[in-house]
Amino acid sequence: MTLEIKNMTKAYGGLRVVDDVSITMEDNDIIGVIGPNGAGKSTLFSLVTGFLDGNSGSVTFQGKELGAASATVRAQAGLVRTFQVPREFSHMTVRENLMAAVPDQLGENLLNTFFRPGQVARQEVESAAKVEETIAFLKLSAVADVPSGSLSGGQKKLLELGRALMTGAKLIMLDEPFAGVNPVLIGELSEKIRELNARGIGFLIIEHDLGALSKLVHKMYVMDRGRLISSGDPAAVLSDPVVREAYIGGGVT
Ligand SMILES: Nc1ncnc2c1ncn2[C@@H]1O[C@H](COP(=O)(O)OP(=O)(O)OP(=O)(O)O)[C@@H](O)[C@H]1O
Repeated sequence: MTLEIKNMTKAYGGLRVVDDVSITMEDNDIIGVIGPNGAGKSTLFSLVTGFLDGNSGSVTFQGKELGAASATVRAQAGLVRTFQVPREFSHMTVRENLMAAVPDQLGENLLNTFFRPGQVARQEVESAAKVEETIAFLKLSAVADVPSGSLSGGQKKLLELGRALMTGAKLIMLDEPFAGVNPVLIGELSEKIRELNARGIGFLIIEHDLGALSKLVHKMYVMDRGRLISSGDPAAVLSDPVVREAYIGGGVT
């Protein structure tokens, strides 16, 4: 099993914003997490990726319980998230942003450049090749040298995906990848997610565009006011009266 989120709970004061949530993902799943605004979806992502500590519950990734492992340690293990608002370095170009996402660059330690110059140079060449491959895969060649702050919403989401890929992620958690993205690029992004999934990368995706999401995912989980209220096949979930009621009550954007 790739990911097992077990009885995860997070409370602020007396309010349980994530309340006893359990989700399991098999290798190579593409899973959706939906729910009205404020349901606790982003908080759940932060708990799983170690950006927040939970009150109780556990996360097991590829057979290892993560305990109190930091976000960096979790990312090194292959569990990587993106954010609702892209966090690229806006003054840096697309190419530079991708290069900056490569973990553990030997050359960043000055001593290595003196004592292991061959290895440093080799790693830089490998990283540069991976950057070019990622730029080509995501069709970002035309904007590779453009400061990322001036990209369109959709291009920024592609760059976010690219930055996750550069880390060598095995499971990528995408927070609203389609928000602010035009329909053509939504199609393009979905296709890239499918292709990456076919290469063995799992995806857990929060999204309000239920139409686009249901075409992409194998299974959906629905959160409302911190709790899981439904899960299963996308078509069945979307026609579940409990889910419809939650959306009418909460008002999705
Ligand atoms: N640091 C915090 N302190 C207090 N309450 C918080 C904090 N962070 C989040 N919350 C509350 O937790 C609840 C869940 O928020 P969260 O952002 O996880 O929801 P969401 O399902 O991702 O919503 P959306 O779809 O609008 O992004 C909200 O009611 C929010 O106000």
